[in-house]
Amino acid sequence: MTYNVAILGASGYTGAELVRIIATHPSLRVAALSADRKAGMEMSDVYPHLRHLDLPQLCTIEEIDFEQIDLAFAALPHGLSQALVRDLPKTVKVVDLGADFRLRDPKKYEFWYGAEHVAPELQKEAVYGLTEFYRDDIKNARLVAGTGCNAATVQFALRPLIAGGLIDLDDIICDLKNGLSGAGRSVKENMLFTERATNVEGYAQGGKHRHLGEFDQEFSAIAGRPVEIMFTPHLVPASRGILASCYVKGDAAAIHAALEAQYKDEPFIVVLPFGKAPGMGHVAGSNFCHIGVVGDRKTGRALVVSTLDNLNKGSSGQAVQNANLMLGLPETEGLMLSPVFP
Ligand SMILES: NC(=O)C1=CN([C@@H]2O[C@H](COP(=O)(O)OP(=O)(O)OC[C@H]3O[C@@H](n4cnc5c(N)ncnc54)[C@H](OP(=O)(O)O)[C@@H]3O)[C@@H](O)[C@H]2O)C=CC1
Ligand SMILES: CC(=O)N[C@@H](CCC(=O)OP(=O)(O)O)C(=O)O
Repeated sequence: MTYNVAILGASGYTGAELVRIIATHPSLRVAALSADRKAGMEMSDVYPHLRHLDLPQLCTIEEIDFEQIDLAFAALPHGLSQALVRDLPKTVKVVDLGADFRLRDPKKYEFWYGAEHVAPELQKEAVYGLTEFYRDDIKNARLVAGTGCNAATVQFALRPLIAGGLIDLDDIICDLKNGLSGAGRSVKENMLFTERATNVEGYAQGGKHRHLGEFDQEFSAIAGRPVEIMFTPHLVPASRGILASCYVKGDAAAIHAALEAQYKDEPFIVVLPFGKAPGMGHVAGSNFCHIGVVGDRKTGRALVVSTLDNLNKGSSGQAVQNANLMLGLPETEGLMLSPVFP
């Protein structure tokens, strides 16, 4: 059976990555592609690397006949999918790649995103999209909230350690290197080649990054008490990828053993041999996440390094993995492509 999917925000980076992934997916068919300023254009003019595909023209969301759509991917800026999902026919399943449904508490949403939620009833219904930890709920969900890409990278490293009581919960420091596509395709002054090509710079330091809301929610629920990590992302001169270096207090060998046990049957999470750390370039263009654990000469601390492609496992690959579960398809279908290297 083939399912018709709509990609809303197809002219953005995650939308284009969805198209690239779905192009070789045996059970999904791209039935509609939406854009805002680029509505009316051909996808091949917006993204020449997709020119070989036979794709529908970019249209506005209002022009899509959702009665013909089985599942919609919403790859839109924050805040837009709340009213949209509320007003869609209930027969349409939705995977939202943005932040609108990630936080269950409307007050927390308002705090981190600076606006009141217009569909709080859907916040309760939505299932958090970190597939490896929510797959049973995702199978039965109508609405799945894709995670933040930084949030996914760090959670793959830390969730098993928090659940296992293996680290000091009051001393977790996560330092991230981020590729620039995480900021989306719209033009921004601080994303100019001249300012990024030879520069490394932190952003949202000092507890200001919105993914802290996701970390607080998820880590505190696992620990059964408040957990607040320190988290600093840095822009690096790379198009894709996130590499998270997580400094934790705990026994490095025990931490490695816990990660190996957690992920031994997971097709997309690769735990490296003890003492080896992964590189951001080893997962590009793929739905894989690589994790490594390194001890330190100073006893009591371990370094856990986690890396994934923000446009793939961090958003669009994760979204297809979740869509597979929602549609009753094999979870890995269309996603086993190896990374691009170098
Ligand atoms: N980039 C990343 O690494 C990740 C992104 N996400 C989330 O995914 C979502 C999409 O991100 P990304 O692809 O980077 O964003 P982009 O800025 O690259 O793309 C945004 C898309 O939304 C469309 N759009 C913008 N405004 C409107 C509007 N008012 N009405 C309808 N459509 C509109 C744009 O159309 P047009 O081009 O015509 O203006 C474009 O197709 C965001 O919520 C983001 O936070 C999540 C994880 C990772
Ligand atoms: C480089 C860069 O700006 N990256 C974005 C990551 C995008 C993402 O996952 O986040 P949302 O879906 O929550 O916007 C950031 O750190 O905010």
